Amino acid sequence: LKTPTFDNWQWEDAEIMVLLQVMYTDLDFISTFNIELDVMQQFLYEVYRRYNNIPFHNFKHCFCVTQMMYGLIWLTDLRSKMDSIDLLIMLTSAVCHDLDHTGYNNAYQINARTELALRYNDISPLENHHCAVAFEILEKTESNIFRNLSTEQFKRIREGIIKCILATDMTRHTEILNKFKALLPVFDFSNKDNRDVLMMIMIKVSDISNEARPMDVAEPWLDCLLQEFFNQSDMEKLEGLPVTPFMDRDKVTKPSSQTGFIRFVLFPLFIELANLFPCLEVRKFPDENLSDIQSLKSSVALTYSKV
Ligand SMILES: Nc1nc2c(ncn2[C@@H]2O[C@@H]3COP(=O)(O)O[C@H]3[C@H]2O)c(=O)[nH]1
Ligand SMILES: [Zn+2]
Repeated sequence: LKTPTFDNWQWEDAEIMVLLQVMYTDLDFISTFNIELDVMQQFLYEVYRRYNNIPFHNFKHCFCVTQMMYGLIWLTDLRSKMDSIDLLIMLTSAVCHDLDHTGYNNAYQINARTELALRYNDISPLENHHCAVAFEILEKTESNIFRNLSTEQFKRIREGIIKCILATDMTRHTEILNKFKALLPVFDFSNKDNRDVLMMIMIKVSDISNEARPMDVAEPWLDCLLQEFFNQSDMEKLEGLPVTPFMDRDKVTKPSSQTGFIRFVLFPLFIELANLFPCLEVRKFPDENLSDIQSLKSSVALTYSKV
């Protein structure tokens, strides 16, 4: 469970809920924060219920992101560098980060003027919603895993979870990565602002880490992602909305969707985390000729430009 080679496809959702509980137990959260087992289970069940049955942004994705976060915490020996509350924030943010995702991204929400876009004024509508649903679950005493914490501790956890979940909006990718790069030469674990940026980077890494897994685990995830992408672009065509290019079934192939993403999004992000933690081995991406790189660059720039 602590390694990036873990295969999620072998486990049923009920078993996955147990695995999530194991992570909370194993990181000593249950004892440190006095979490009752029935509350822990009720929380995980509510989380499970509030992920939708959609191809990619479902409960299994929530698990994979959380499992990667959990693995990274162990691999980087983060327990010796950060306090338990920060780690609790990171794990819980991963668990909650895509709650009630509908399968249509922010660009769609904004273009289709959905309820979420209206409510959040086009500002990270999905991520704001995931986070609001998380705190709806935590509002109920029977599923509030933080109920035995002080008001001050709850406040700090809430602030941290909001920061982490909002950081998963990919339109903020470059902003957050640049912040982290600037801190790296003088990174200081005792500085809260530094730790906050690291926490945002860790959830981002975990969120896009499928391609860092073994081929037989990663490959089915790509099928799920493309199925969700194609559903969205089909809907955009049907409704006469702008079609998101990297979701268009007439334009995208499996390799074309992955090469640019790995080279220009995943790799540059992972390499910076490995700069802080040299124990993380990120193998160098093979060189390609310049014209390929130029065209890949422009397609990736398109992908993550603001709507
Ligand atoms: N092409 C591609 N995009 C990915 C992959 N993993 C994550 N992403 C993108 O990264 C985004 C992270 O935030 P979202 O969950 O909104 O949507 C995700 C996808 O758009 C992948 O393996 N390939
Ligand atoms: Zn996600």
